[in-house]
Amino acid sequence: MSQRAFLELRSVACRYGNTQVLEDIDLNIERGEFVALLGSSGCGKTTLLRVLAGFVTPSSGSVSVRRREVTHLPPDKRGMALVFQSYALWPHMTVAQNIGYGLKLKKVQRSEIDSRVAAMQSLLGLDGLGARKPAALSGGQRQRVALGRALAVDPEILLLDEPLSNLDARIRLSVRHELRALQKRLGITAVHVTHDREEAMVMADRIVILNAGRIAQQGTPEDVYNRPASAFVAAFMGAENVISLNGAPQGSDFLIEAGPSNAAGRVALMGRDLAQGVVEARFRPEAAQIHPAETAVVGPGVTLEGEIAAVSYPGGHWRHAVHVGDREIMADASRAFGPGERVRVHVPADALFLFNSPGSQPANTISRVLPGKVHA
Ligand SMILES: Nc1ncnc2c1ncn2[C@@H]1O[C@H](COP(=O)(O)OP(=O)(O)OP(=O)(O)O)[C@@H](O)[C@H]1O
Repeated sequence: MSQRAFLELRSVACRYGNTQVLEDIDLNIERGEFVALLGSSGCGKTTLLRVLAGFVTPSSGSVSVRRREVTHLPPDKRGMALVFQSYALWPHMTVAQNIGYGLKLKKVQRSEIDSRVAAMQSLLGLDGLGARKPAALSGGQRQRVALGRALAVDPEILLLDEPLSNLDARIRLSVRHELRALQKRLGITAVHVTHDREEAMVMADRIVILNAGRIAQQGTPEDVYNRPASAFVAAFMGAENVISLNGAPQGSDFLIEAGPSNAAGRVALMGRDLAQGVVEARFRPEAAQIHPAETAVVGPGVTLEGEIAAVSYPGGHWRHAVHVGDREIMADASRAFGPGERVRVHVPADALFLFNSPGSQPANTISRVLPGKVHA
């Protein structure tokens, strides 16, 4: 029998009334691992966390910790602590009382509580704030108090439900790193719910991407970013440009046929199971390389013929909306190309994600949902 994981979910399904919220969830989490549950609003992230915590009983399947099934154990018997987005601090209690709250419930001796609270304050940079009430703290400090309260009870597993989303952008960046460093130092197993792709990328050992209650893909940040297993994951991880191309597998490559708006190209299959015919190709704006139309572009990948429709400067690079055929894609460059300029847009093979086409789209059409502001 294979070695079982520290934290294990087996065939978990969950429904609220007639609504199926989670289905076929199989997940193994190792001791000390930091796992991010990533997905768009309503995909079931929080429900999955609540199943782990014991606040929601799955309609089928099991949850085990250290090979012991805990599916029907109450939350306080699971050795887990949960930190919420809202922090849920007691407003009438001081910082020290909030941090010591869980210990008091456990009837830990007063002197022991005091020393654990002092240790937590020091660990979290809250020294000198013990007598303050939450209302007199900044968002980042409140977040750390909530974390201190969770960590004070010495949990084996820390469950985090978007605890950083109420922080302003700058504090969020530093708290991400603090939280990750702390989790590593204490060797705690952490499961972190977020809809923020970058947050999951920088914090987690492993990202589990959920789509409509099912696991769409799980892997290291690098895996899910560079080797998306489906068009959904590619789009969710930022490869929002989508084009349809015609081609066929040949040996270890997929050969792209020339079309009205693209030159012939070649992409290594790398184990992908692509059928002959129309494929859906996805890529990120930053992966595309824009060249003047007369430039001869070489190298594996695909080269598209287009015309600059609009340009904007979001910072660090120029972003271009490019008409290719009757559609539009987004492509970045270190210099600005002018509206109306004819260009070639090359997408290198390693940044071009190909998938069997779900429908019967005609070849060589290009479509994309336009993001916010682009000015001509
Ligand atoms: N108590 C409930 N009763 C009925 N439906 C619920 C309940 N809680 C959640 N849902 C539904 O279950 C689905 C998943 O909700 P969940 O909160 O797990 O999603 P989420 O991925 O965490 O979303 P968000 O990022 O918006 O918090 C949603 O469609 C939601 O409306």
